[in-house]
Amino acid sequence: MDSPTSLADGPLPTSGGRAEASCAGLSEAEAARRRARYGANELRRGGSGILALVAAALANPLVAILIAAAATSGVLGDVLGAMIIAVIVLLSLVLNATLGFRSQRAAERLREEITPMATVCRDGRWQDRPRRELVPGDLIRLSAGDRIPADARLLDARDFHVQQAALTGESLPVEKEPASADARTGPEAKGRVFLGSSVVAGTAVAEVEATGAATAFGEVAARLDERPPLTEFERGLKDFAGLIMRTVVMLVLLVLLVGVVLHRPPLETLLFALALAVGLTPEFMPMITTVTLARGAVRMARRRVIVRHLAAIEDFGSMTVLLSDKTGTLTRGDTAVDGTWDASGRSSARTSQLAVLNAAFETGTRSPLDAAILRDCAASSEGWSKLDEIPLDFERRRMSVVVQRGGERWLIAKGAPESVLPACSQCESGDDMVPFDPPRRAECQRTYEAMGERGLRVLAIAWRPVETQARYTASDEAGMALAGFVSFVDPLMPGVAKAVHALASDGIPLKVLTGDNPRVARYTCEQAGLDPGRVVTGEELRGMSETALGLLAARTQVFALVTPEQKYRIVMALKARGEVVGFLGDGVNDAPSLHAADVGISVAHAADIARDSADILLREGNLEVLHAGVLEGRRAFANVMKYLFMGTSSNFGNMFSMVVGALVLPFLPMLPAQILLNNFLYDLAQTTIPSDNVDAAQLRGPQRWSVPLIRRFMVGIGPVSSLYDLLTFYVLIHWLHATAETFHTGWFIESLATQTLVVFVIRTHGNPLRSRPAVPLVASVVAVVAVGLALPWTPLAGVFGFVPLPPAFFAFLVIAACSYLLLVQVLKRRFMQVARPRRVKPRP
Ligand SMILES: Nc1ncnc2c1ncn2[C@@H]1O[C@H](COP(=O)(O)OP(=O)(O)OP(=O)(O)O)[C@@H](O)[C@H]1O
Ligand SMILES: [Mg+2]
Repeated sequence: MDSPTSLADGPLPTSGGRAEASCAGLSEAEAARRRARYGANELRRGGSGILALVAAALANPLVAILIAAAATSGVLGDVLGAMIIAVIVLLSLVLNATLGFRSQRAAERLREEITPMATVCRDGRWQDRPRRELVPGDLIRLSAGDRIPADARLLDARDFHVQQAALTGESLPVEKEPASADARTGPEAKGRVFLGSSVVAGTAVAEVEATGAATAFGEVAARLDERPPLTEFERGLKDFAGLIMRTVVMLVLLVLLVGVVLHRPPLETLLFALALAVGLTPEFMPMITTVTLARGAVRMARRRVIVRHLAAIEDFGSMTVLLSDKTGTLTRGDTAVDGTWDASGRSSARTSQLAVLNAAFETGTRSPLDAAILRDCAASSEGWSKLDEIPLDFERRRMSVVVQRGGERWLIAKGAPESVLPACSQCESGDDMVPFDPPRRAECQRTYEAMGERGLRVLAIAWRPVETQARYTASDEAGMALAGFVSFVDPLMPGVAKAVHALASDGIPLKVLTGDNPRVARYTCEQAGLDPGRVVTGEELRGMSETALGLLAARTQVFALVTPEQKYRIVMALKARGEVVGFLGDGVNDAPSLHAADVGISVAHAADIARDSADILLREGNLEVLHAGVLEGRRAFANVMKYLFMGTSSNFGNMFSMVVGALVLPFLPMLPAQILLNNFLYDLAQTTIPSDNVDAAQLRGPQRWSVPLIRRFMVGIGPVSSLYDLLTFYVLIHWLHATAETFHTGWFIESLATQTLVVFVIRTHGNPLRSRPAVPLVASVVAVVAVGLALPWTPLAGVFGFVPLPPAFFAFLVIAACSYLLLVQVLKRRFMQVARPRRVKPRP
């Protein structure tokens, strides 16, 4: 049997004969010539190249001021000092940019693996080709769920509605149809469609007029691909950066003030203050986040999960509830026909014939139900031609085609029995036609309900003879004769029950939102190991307030017969209750919900607009990989938190002690170049955090971002570190009678050791001896501490002003470091409790 694609090969019904005349489209050779002339159909976006990254890093005003101050001090005589500062700053910029760049490229390459396609006529045949291969003059076919791939002029359209809010701000879909006399060229032109909009209903054939950069709204379209609003995680990072910057500004001002009051050399004081600010700024934070998330993305890709926006990984880890469509997500979606029946449930070849005619000529949606009918039913559509189509919409839940053969002209409808039966006034019984009276309706209802109880999906088939008309619309679907039913088996995806259980035990309950009927929904959910409880239908949601809906949604496992709009309302209602909502879906009808959810998850074979609305794509629609992805998200989250805890505890404490030191000591507690070196080594030790192991306990529940938690940690643990620094000061001055050089060296080593080693305590919520760090982390921390200890005995000692230290210092160092780590371990529990998900407070 023919596939739906090639069946539609024939000329489409046309309004002016144009489509017919040009339906040959371009030849491959001509398309290649045009591509050479007009270029590929893609938008070059301002790159995230390595130069852009370096530029972004240099834009940090602190770095700029620091280099300027160093240059000034160089001009005034301290050339060596100036050079050291410049070299360290540059090294750290380069390290930062290259690591971030590599990860970003890795993540981008993964995204490119999913090529957006368009249906185009080449060499007289409709075929799916990558969108980037389109050229002006190509004929394209558009149907519900497609993104418009280029600017084009409509040649033919059926109930064709596009959403072009991004171009015009008008959020309601507008109808488009071929218009020869329309002089308008903008989005308001009736006969034109533009890149940056999408098809919400109907079908059309159009001729491409402009591609790539030549399109009218290329810029807008490129922006659509970026995710505009900040995710919860990104908002958190921003708040955190704000907190740090305020602290930095205060400390720098304080140091400068002290310098002025105590008549310290102004340039040296300024350099000291700036070095301090650099030491305190988590300048590696964006890099660490990118690297961590990109690592997560690469690991997820190995499990065939593609992340379209890096930040979504973190949200994936914070997800507190997952809403899912049924077909193609819980079930395999490769539906097969179970049988074709007449109205009273006897096997029927006639129903099969009508179903095939309907499915063969349907172009508006690419549905697995149609594919199954064409594959599994023995009937053929030969000799019939199509006059018109009334496309599917998800409120009406049915679609029709008008076909003719010889003098016969039929409208054939198929759709949900709940919506087809009311449009019927007669019913076929054997070769007779009988009135569709209440007893017969009741019998029919029992027939399809019995199929539903067994988990079979059911479509009703109805028909009626029609007169010739220019157009047919949904109002023609009335007074039909019910022919019977087609039942489909839609087997469960393997491993679903296990995955549902695993998700639930890791804190993510699953709720099913389906347009299918309650019986099938209940059956499928039971099979999937989900207790359906009371199944709520879309009908009950009408007129319900958001609060009431939220309450109901929190208690309900399964919603059936819901429209796309109701799916969206459920997402919003749960979000308003403070849930982090994940939505898994693959259809046009899921696009609004995918967009609205905190994490939109779709599958690779989904409709364009569903895919484009999603943050995460599963290359195999499989809940098991989704569960694995959630754990990756939590892992990435935990590792980013380690970096933040590090930066806000010991590092913060050290820099604070520096201020106190500047106040009480007769000399600077550490030279500016030493502070920068210290900070550089410290950053270096942390570059391996993204690959660290995460405790199983931390993967067990949703992880939520919390600035108050970080602040608590900062003011709780920071001072402990400062206390130790002051102790070091005391020991160095009073016991070891340190000179300025010995003091600088001693404190350099002590602060480097404590602020890097503390990672082993901070990286786990439990006992550090029970939680194994990853090898690279151990290696980098040990290496950095070793370098710090060895520095005074190397040729670099002279450059930085380090001197060898007496053995007594090292004895002190060991005791101090060990007791410090112990103290942090004891205190951390009080400050590390990760916030439980908020349940009631609405999120913005
Ligand atoms: N190609 C089609 N022809 C006729 N009716 C259709 C077609 N596709 C869907 N329908 C009807 O519309 C209803 C809702 O569509 P669909 O099943 O895609 O919704 P959904 O919310 O995505 O549910 P699911 O969980 O099954 O994916 C179907 O149950 C069916 O009755
Ligand atoms: Mg669906």
